[in-house]
Amino acid sequence: MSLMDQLSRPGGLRPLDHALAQVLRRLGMADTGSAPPEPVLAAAGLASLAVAQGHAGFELARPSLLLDGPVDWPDPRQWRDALARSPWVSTPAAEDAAPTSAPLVMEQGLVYLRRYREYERRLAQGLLRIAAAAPAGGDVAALAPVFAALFPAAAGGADAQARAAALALLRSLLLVTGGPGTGKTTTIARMLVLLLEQARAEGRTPPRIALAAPTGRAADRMAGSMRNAIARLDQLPLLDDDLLSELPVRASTLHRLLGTIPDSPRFRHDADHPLPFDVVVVDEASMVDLPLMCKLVEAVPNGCRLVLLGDPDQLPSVEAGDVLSGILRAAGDGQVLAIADATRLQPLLGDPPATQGDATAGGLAGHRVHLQHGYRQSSGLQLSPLADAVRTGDADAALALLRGALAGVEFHEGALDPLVAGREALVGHWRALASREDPATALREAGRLCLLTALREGPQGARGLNARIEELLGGRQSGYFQGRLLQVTENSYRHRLFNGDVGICMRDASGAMVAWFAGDGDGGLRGFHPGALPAHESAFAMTVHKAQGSEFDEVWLQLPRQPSKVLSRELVYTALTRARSVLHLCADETVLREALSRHSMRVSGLAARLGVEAS
Ligand SMILES: Nc1ncnc2c1ncn2[C@@H]1O[C@H](COP(=O)(O)OP(=O)(O)OP(=O)(O)O)[C@@H](O)[C@H]1O
Repeated sequence: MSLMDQLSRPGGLRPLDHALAQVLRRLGMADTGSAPPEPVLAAAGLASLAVAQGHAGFELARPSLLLDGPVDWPDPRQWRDALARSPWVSTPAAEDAAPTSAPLVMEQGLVYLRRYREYERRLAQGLLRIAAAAPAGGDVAALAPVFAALFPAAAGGADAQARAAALALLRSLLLVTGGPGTGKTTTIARMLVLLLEQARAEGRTPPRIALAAPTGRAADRMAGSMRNAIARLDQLPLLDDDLLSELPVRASTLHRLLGTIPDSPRFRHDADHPLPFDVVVVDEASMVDLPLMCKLVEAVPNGCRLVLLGDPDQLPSVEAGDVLSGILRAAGDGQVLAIADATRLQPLLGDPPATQGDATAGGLAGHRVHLQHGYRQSSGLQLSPLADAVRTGDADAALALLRGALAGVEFHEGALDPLVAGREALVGHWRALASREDPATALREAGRLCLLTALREGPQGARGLNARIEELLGGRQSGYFQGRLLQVTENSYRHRLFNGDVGICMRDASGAMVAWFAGDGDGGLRGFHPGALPAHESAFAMTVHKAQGSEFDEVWLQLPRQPSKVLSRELVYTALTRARSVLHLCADETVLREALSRHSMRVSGLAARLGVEAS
């Protein structure tokens, strides 16, 4: 059986991947009178499939990552040689060279669709450009009194939050990472106070600051956390009210920040029309995919600080990427300062532990601070020991905790149907949405509880569960029924609705059914005729991927009956950490163990482009 025939079996290339191979075949025939050889056509289909699976490209040595089932793969060396000879494959001589117009690019053992290789190259270039810039501001010592008020326990540098805020004075690019409740937003609020104070002391205009996150919900959450952090700052002595009033209390989606253009994937702000800000802070950076991160970084002007916040243990974005993990590998572990930075920051931090440098880091070494201490107190939910066991893949510890008595955590061991295990709580919650007084209240209430699944398809998948829930709610016949939750599944720049946005169907004052969505990070609501919406589906149950960036008081997580390569410790960790007060886990021991034994893996050349040596 030919390679293309093998790749055409169920579970192989998608129609879109085939279509790309066919285009190449036709172009080859038209151009040279003969079709490109099969390894080239297969590489085109696989590069396209790789993007759909969240990779930037595919590895010639490990194509089996993309497909289940046996395939007689070409010998990687012969495959590479065949691709190198093909006019349809560009093999750039230098890593930073723009490729020819060939649709495929082969580089460092990876085969990319040209567009994705370009995103990766441009992103790496942009990050290194920002990182290399010296930020505005001079004398650090002059900030000592304000710094001491912000971080009373900072002396000795053991306080990672203080280290992050101090390092922001020296860096144009800063990565602040940590799990839930480690104080990322608190740290940013204090860091911004420092930057405002520095500008004031030096007679400069206050920096223009933007806060943004990948989804509307994440932006709302970021703004809420920022307002809380500012309220706590208000209680500190020595801080001037004028300074606090300059702090931003709103956050927008990244799409809104960059300025969508109707019917175009381009943004109003780009390298030629950069963002009009001096500091851009982006939360939930793990959710940002490769194209969007590339466009963001290119729109950051010289002289502007970019601060990325994220949890490195969360799932990567649904779309092509694993961008944050590539960036973090290039930045090192963020545990201690470099000696030169510690010396410069001595007036603020005292004598913190310092290092010669993290040998595993690449070109962004010294640009990261990792926060480890969790501060969030929830009397009801004892999540951190479980989250730690899951994050580190310790299945024995996770199971022991689940079977013990963790406050707020309920383990429905072996349960395969959440609509049986949690029928009253779940269906009762969704039923009540329909009778809420207005869409804003209903949407807010909808965000209180969520049923999460690992998979989309199958008996424990989101799609099948949603169909059953619609039936239970009596809405099967009526389509868009009162209280139906919807989730958008594509980016529509025209509607300014994006993959993952959640809305609710409710009648307006005239009795017409309207789908209501949050207002693009600005706090209001927007109503759409349901028939005019971009692609969408029900959102009573949703995949963990789709719930990234959101939090719910109560989370129900249903794992599938059978092990699946989609399951990973990052997926389970991301799901658990969506819960604020109550977590219900429906899973079987074998599947949970299997999930915790696996890392979610994405193929990407970003870390190498940022100077990380292959290990
Ligand atoms: N240094 C600190 N001392 C005491 N409490 C703190 C400290 N830092 C943060 N907190 C508290 O911990 C909670 C979480 O803080 P914050 O919202 O800044 O964390 P986060 O990392 O941004 O959380 P998320 O995971 O939601 O993004 C808040 O209630 C905050 O007041």
